[in-house]
Amino acid sequence: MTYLQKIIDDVKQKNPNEPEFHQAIEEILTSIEPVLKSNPQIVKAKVVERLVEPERQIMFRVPWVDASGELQINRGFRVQLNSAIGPYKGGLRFHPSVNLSVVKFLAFEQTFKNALTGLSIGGAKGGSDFNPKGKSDLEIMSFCQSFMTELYRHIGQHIDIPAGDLGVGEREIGYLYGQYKRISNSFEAGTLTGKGLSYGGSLARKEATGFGLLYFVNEMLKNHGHSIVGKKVVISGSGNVALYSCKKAIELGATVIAMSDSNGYVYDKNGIDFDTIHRIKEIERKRISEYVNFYPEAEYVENKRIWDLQCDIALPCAMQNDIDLKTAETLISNGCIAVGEGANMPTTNEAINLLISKNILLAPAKAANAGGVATSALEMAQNSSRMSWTFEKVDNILKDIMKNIYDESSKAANEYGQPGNYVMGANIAGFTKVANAMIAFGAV
Ligand SMILES: NC(=O)C1=CN([C@@H]2O[C@H](COP(=O)(O)OP(=O)(O)OC[C@H]3O[C@@H](n4cnc5c(N)ncnc54)[C@H](OP(=O)(O)O)[C@@H]3O)[C@@H](O)[C@H]2O)C=CC1
Ligand SMILES: O=C(O)CCC(=O)C(=O)O
Repeated sequence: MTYLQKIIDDVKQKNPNEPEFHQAIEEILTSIEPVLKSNPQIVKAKVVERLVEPERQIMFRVPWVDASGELQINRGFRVQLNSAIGPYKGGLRFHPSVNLSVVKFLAFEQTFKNALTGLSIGGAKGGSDFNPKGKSDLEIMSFCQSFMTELYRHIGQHIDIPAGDLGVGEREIGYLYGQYKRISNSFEAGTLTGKGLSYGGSLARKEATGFGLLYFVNEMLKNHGHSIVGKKVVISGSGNVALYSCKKAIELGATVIAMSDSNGYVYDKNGIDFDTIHRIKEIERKRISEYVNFYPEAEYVENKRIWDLQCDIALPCAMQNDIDLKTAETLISNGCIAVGEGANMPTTNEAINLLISKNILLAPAKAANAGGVATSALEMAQNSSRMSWTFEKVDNILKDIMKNIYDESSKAANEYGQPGNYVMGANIAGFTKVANAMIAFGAV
């Protein structure tokens, strides 16, 4: 048995019932074997064994009272996985599927993603199995306040800086920050990112993950002789990442023909209108099915897979494991040339291997969706200096960061003999940065 396989097996044995965490570990560890061969000091310092053991895992009770006056109890999590290159940083997810396995996989991914940004941020993730769907504003506020009443003692601008993720947007960050400020008795804006503009948020943070994804995908296409102009794009999800991916894809000249939510998808062969979908989803917080009321020629399809639609570019921007082996086969046979991962771990390991073996361009999440967390770090920089930068300034820095992430992933893939394999390139580039810092610190 190889050294890395033994580590994978040990993780599985020590952490049973954590399939998402196992999957994330297998994906990265199978990429870094050549790095270990040429860098025996990484093996000697037991960097990989240390990385698969989070520095700290916090689980807590979140009691709150619903609109009918009944006490509800949810479970809260924060996994502070690695702080080798900076304070822990990563979003909070509110969704019924959240459990320790999901939070650990997200924190593991986040660690290498944050390293790829070139900024000083370590990796963490958190959340709760609370389901925000159908809850009133008051219920959301009550839940957020209770969640922060425990979480506040574990975070801080130099310790751990949470932000949004699935189910957590600007509204939730407002309630969380309000409670943090109240309990800690300090206006420490740099403790949470994704804040509203009136109390320390950054222009372009809302757009950053989706815009960054398109900057990466566009760069990847250009480098392989393709143009995004006129390409047919399908996007899963219609939340923050999906919406701003749609906006930038259209701005760059592509046609977004379909988007989804967890109930179904809308298909508009003439191209989804961003302003309409934005109003329905972000402003009115309604379901995607409403779109056909504005564009009757569009179709709303329930309970069918969006990936059966023919597209040139697939952008999974919803949940993990959205693209499995069968879906990858469908995408390939439909002539898809590129997959850009807006969501975290949206492609299973079997599907990744198939896509790469068939030369489909694959922009991996930890590189391609890093624009969100990178802009969160820019928000922290603005908070420290008590300055607010213009949208253009933040967006230009974001573009540079995404170009740099692309270049570094590409360079690492070339260096290890797999040109065009951005999954391997991003894993190696992110891992190497974290490993070097861990070695510098000695046995900690
Ligand atoms: N926000 C950010 O800055 C970043 C987010 N990400 C990742 O991007 C992904 C999306 O996050 P974000 O946009 O913030 O989350 P949001 O909560 O804003 O949106 C999530 C979207 O996904 C949809 N969805 C959920 N489950 C499914 C499903 N089974 N099939 C189809 N659609 C589904 C939701 O629909 P419904 O309303 O029906 O639930 C909703 O439209 C996540 O994987 C997240 O980890 C990555 C980097 C940064
Ligand atoms: O902005 C952040 O700190 C976190 C973003 C995030 O959760 C992610 O990159 O998956």
